[in-house]
Amino acid sequence: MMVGKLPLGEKILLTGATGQVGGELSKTLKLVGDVVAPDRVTMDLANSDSIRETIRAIRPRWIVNSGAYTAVDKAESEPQLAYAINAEAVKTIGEEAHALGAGVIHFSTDYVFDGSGNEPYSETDAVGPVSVYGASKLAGEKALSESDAGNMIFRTSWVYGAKGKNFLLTILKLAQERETLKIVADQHGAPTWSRDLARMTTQVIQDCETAARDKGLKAALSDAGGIYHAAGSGETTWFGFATEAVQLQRKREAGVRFAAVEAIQTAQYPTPAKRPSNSRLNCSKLTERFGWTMMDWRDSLREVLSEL
Ligand SMILES: NC(=O)C1=CN([C@@H]2O[C@H](COP(=O)(O)OP(=O)(O)OC[C@H]3O[C@@H](n4cnc5c(N)ncnc54)[C@H](OP(=O)(O)O)[C@@H]3O)[C@@H](O)[C@H]2O)C=CC1
Ligand SMILES: Cc1cn([C@H]2C[C@H](O)[C@@H](COP(=O)(O)OP(=O)(O)O[C@H]3O[C@@H](C)C(=O)[C@@H](O)[C@H]3O)O2)c(=O)[nH]c1=O
Ligand SMILES: [Mg+2]
Repeated sequence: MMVGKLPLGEKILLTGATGQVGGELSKTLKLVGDVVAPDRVTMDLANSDSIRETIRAIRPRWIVNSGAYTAVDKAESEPQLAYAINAEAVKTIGEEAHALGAGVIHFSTDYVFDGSGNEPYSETDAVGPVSVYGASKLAGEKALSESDAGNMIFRTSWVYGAKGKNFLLTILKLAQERETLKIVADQHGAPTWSRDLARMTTQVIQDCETAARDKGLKAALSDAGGIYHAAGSGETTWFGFATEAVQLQRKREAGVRFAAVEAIQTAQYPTPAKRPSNSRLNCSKLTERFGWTMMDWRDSLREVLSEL
């Protein structure tokens, strides 16, 4: 048997495979076992019957839940749908996983915090979401933690990559359409590359499978399970991120005009949802437990830009 692979014939059920993180996971998880990624018609996260039926039909050893309701501003006016997908679906997944003895990997967000203070948040720090999205994600974390399923929750932040809907691609598009970009400079955090997160997740599953060989999956997960912060290393602001991206693109695409990037305060950029001003996550638990250090956001930014 290969190190860290799933036992023969066992499957990983991946939700959200068309998303940023799910798209990367569908590539990296294949190296570890058979991946089944039902589309959102087959497995609608807003519909608990379809979740139960799909899980019972597939009988996975792992459920990797990268599907979510991620429209932060829209969630303010659609709280029911946000909670259905980000909280109720996660509760259902936990119940079904427990019935099968499957492990669950779930993703959460820096937006579970209120953003007070200037220090990076640890896993044990008090939560206090200031948006519907953040509150719905926190409810999902709680539902899974209280379930009897073995689980791991990776709280990440500011996810981006070469594909999908994200801040980097929005900014690069706007930078070619406008004269100036005004970007908030008083929200602090770290951009996280979707591929780095997928690679980390895959390594963690491999580590658990190696441990499971001696003591079984349940015990391996009860040793390793719980919440881990997993955001890019280093820190910046949305303004710092946009500035670095535009500067690098200017060098890469000489001759193309890019907008000037101007720093503004959050109050000058009104949005339906409130965002935390401190989104910094302390990821040392991930490093200590799994030996994984997330890439510095500046290094991953260069890699992502080279793929565009
Ligand atoms: N994006 C970010 O900046 C951050 C994300 N996270 C968390 O990381 C995880 C992955 O996020 P990310 O990859 O960026 O998200 P995306 O928005 O890129 O992808 C979300 C995925 O969920 C799917 N989905 C949405 N609604 C349903 C539904 N009703 N039924 C089935 N599938 C559905 C989407 O399908 P479709 O393509 O069909 O819409 C898509 O595949 C999430 O848990 C998110 O909360 C945490 C911190 C930051
Ligand atoms: C486009 C734009 C945004 N902004 C601000 C708004 C906001 O405060 C910040 C980032 O904008 P976004 O809409 O990309 O941010 P947002 O959708 O809130 O991003 C969040 O998504 C969810 C899913 C998460 O879990 C979080 O970690 C975080 O990544 O930049 C500007 O200041 N100027 C601009 O021109
Ligand atoms: Mg957004």
